Amino acid sequence: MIEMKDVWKSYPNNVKAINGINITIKKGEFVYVVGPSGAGKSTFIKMMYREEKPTKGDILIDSVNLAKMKEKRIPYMRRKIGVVFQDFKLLPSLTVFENVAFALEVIEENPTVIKRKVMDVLDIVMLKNKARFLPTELSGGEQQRVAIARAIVNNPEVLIADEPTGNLDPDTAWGIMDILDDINHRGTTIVMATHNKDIVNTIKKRVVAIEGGRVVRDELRGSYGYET
Ligand SMILES: Nc1ncnc2c1ncn2[C@@H]1O[C@H](COP(=O)(O)OP(=O)(O)OP(=O)(O)O)[C@@H](O)[C@H]1O
Repeated sequence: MIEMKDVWKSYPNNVKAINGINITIKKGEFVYVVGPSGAGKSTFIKMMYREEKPTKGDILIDSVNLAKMKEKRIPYMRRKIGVVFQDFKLLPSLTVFENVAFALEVIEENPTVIKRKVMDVLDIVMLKNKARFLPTELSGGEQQRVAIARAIVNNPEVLIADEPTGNLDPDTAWGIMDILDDINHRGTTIVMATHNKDIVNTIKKRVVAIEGGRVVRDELRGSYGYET
């Protein structure tokens, strides 16, 4: 469902962040992306939702080539892909409900459907009782759960997470992993960049290691493989 073919990325400052990646991620997989700082993990992930465009190569999501896609089609493509960030990126003046509903309002979904869909995803992340709270009234783990709810409310085929547990204490991080695992079991493909050695070594998944902009290791039920 995600296929990268001979993908290269240089930034305008001439940093060569990705140097010839070929990879296939099948529907329903859960993939950790690991590697040292500066290895190219974020760049790799950003190209999957066209936040960055490759300098060369093809990136197919369900046979649609993101690398060649025209700017005006990007918002439509993004409905298939949910994204979660390390720093949550919630809108501070909107309630939990409104933050999650926002993505559906943009596409002019009917209000009754919005209410149902938002409450359904808030149920998955166990935050139905905090729908009226503002982000500042939530813990970091709760804010990340809202961000996950927002990312999955459109029922995307892929959920991309860049260091989703990076700002959280260990216990809270495990809670986020339970939720991501649950979402994966419901059929969503997950690609997650992480530095969290304990998580990668305990909740075994496919591990893709990137160094110097290349895939240096790709193992089903792999391990973190770096000292932290
Ligand atoms: N917007 C940008 N402009 C120029 N260079 C960039 C940009 N973003 C990243 N880079 C460079 O590309 C390389 C790869 O960076 P990237 O953020 O993809 O690494 P990473 O593996 O995610 O690192 P970290 O684990 O520290 O987040 C680095 O040398 C970085 O300095």
